[in-house]
Amino acid sequence: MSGPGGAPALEADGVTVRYGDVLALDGVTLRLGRGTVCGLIGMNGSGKSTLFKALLGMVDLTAGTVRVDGGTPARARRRGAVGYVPQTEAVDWAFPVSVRDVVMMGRYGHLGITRRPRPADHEAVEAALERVELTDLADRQIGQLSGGQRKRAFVARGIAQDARTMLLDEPFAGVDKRSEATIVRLLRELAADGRTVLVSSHDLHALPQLADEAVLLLRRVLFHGSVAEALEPDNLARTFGLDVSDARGGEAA
Ligand SMILES: Nc1ncnc2c1ncn2[C@@H]1O[C@H](COP(=O)(O)OP(=O)(O)OP(=O)(O)O)[C@@H](O)[C@H]1O
Repeated sequence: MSGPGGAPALEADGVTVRYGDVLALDGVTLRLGRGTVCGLIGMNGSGKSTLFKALLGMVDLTAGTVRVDGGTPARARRRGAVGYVPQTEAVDWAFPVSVRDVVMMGRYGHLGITRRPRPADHEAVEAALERVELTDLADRQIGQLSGGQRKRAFVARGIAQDARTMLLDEPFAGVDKRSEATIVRLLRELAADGRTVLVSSHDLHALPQLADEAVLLLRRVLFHGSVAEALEPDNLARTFGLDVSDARGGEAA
């Protein structure tokens, strides 16, 4: 489960993030090993995107620490060790780049001193496009793809990057069945290859086929364990903000 030197692939310790008055994360502690797909489940506003930003070093932590691949998030990003598929809303789809250009961005950490792509970089990009079944659309401007195709383009970027850790924020939102099945298959392949995949969703139906483990988030980690246990009614009630104290005879939920 651990990487070189025994360090977990992803490690958050007491991570707290405040945006002014809003407490987005409250002491999140989480460890993920290698070769696993972990589903990150929480309702809108529960802090899923903020946790990704914390793991990527893209937000100031009010408290706590994050380690990716045994180092800081900035170091992991510089080394291309962490791939990120952002939420659809977080991307400027009008940006004048082709699908192939987006996938090539995954190679930036691999480029030599000239910063010019070499044959191996082009080969990695074409192979990644093929794996997500977007070869035919590779020359299209990124905004001219459907929702599912856009997600697949960003998954291809992570594959081309050869990232050891992949973070995906709501990859199934607005995605058709074919794209969903392709993404699930690819993420399972990445985990089988020893990579660590953390994938957020507020939708639970894909979870059993997709994930080996699940984290339930509501500003803090309510549960981390098997998918089957995560889907138990009590856990879901707590995650989605329902008060189950009555059902438990007054015990605090
Ligand atoms: N830049 C920001 N400034 C102020 N508040 C923010 C900012 N970003 C997020 N928040 C707030 O922090 C909380 C957590 O937001 P976050 O985007 O992490 O949730 P989420 O679980 O990803 O939600 P969703 O499922 O809707 O994407 C929310 O209350 C949100 O309104």
